[in-house]
Amino acid sequence: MRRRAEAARNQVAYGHDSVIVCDQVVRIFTADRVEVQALQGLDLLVRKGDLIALVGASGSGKSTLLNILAGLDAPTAGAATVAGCDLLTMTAKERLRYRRELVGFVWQQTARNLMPFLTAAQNVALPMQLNGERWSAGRAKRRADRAGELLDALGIAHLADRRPAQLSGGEQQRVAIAVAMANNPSVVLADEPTGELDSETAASIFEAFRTVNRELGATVVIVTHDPMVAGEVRRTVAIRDGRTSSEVLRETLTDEHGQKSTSEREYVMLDRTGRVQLPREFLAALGMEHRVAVDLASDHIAVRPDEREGDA
Ligand SMILES: Nc1ncnc2c1ncn2[C@@H]1O[C@H](COP(=O)(O)OP(=O)(O)OP(=O)(O)O)[C@@H](O)[C@H]1O
Repeated sequence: MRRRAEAARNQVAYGHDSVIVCDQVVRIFTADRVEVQALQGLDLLVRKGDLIALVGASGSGKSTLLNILAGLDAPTAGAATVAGCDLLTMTAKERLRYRRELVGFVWQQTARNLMPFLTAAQNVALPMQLNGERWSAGRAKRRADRAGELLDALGIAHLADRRPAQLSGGEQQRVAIAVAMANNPSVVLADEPTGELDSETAASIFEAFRTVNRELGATVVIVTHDPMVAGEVRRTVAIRDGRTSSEVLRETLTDEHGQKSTSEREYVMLDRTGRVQLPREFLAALGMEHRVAVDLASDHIAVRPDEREGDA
């Protein structure tokens, strides 16, 4: 008993070093008396300073997850925390503060990101104004200065006085990224931010997210259908049927001649109960179904077709 208690004490909490922790998150929607399990026990850890892409087929649960992380929706079960805030137990007041100060969003529809009657600089200053501080000339100047710095960091300082209708789609999204960063949030969430852009403009938006990540220190999560994303981020997490199913990690290596190359490795997820979801094409290639033989070797675990298939 004593040993078990000690082991429990020594066990490090799941996700203790992560800014986003999703532990067996479930979200069930009920429409016309039919239940849809949009998230079915999803696990995800994102470390501070990470920049990740979430990909997956239509209906796999990406937007549901993003809405939960944004504090716009709550899980049906499981645990989810962002920057130490518990997304299940937050009060309405805490939720409001969370959405204003701890997370920033960039949506696909530019109209959802920007106020049409305000200039780019005024759009960026607005979230700072909504923070509840009383007006003073000093505060107004600080806000205007920060808006200017953010627009400058994103390479659009010269567009500060234009209204959204006077900006291209890519410029509008860069302003939207500056708006998301206005209150210096820990996490920036983006839902299909390049969905309405051509590929060249989309590449410049990924570059803007990298700037925000690298220079302003925000952790960034981008939901995307864009196949180009593969070359743009270090970590791509795939969601399948409401769970994280696989991950691709990418690393840029420089050899002794200064030549750069990118190495890429795909991983499947191992959940906390020890379950893995093997790629369908691997299972089909070896005709594996129902039951597989599992053997422990010194440095790996072998999964083989069941040779006695048919006996049971
Ligand atoms: N409010 C809702 N009521 C009922 N079902 C919903 C609701 N929102 C999402 N769903 C269902 O939950 C599942 C996951 O939807 P979700 O929008 O998260 O997927 P997605 O991966 O973002 O898809 P897409 O890439 O097409 O946007 C789908 O089956 C969807 O129909």
